[in-house]
Amino acid sequence: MNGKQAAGELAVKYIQDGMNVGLGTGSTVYWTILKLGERVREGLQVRAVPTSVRTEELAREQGIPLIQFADLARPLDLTIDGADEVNPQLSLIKGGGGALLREKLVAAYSERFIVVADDTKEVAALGRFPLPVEVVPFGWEITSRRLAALGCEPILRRSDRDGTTYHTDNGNYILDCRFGTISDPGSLGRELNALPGVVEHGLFVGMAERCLLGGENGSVREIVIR
Ligand SMILES: O=C[C@H](O)[C@H](O)[C@H](O)COP(=O)(O)O
Repeated sequence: MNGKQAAGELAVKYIQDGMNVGLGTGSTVYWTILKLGERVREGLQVRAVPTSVRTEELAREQGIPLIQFADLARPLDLTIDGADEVNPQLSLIKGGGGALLREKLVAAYSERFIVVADDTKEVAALGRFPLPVEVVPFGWEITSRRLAALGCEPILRRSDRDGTTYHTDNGNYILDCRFGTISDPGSLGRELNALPGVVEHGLFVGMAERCLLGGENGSVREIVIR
């Protein structure tokens, strides 16, 4: 069992009967969804909010009951999601799979947010992974120049399939921004949020309470910060 599978599956132990849960996106939370599907078929009662079209399809295949995000009467009990980088304070870079906007909406409306990743995602400081920034297509070139002025090299994301411009589930573009070491993720996040044309960015600061990091040998280390 590899680190992604080990961490992804183990996180299901935090899901209890009757919970409403947020399901993240990516190759680690894939294992969470498969394991949750097993539990649901064994009788666990949950309702889930998916953070992407891909996750919605997988959750449906697994028979996991879904609820519309907009129909939630109160915050989700728990969200489980992956990350592209995790620092010791559990600040994250997310969005490598393009799902950062719905992921942030869902995580922000959750009582608890747990991250699953393999231990290659652990870093001393964020910034090795280019920061995904979701922007509106209108005038994206201008937004890109304004992002560059903050000290990065934005690159318009293209689809792996055919090389055309990548569109998010929300119809926006992604600029992958190489900032180098990000010493103050909170402050950079606020600068990005203040830029017209930026819909959301992949810095998740002060949101995760726990991270499950899987190793190659299938062991899982849990980091808790509150
Ligand atoms: O947009 C995608 C998400 O933020 C993913 O959770 C993140 O990219 C990590 O994905 P993976 O578990 O596949 O490495």
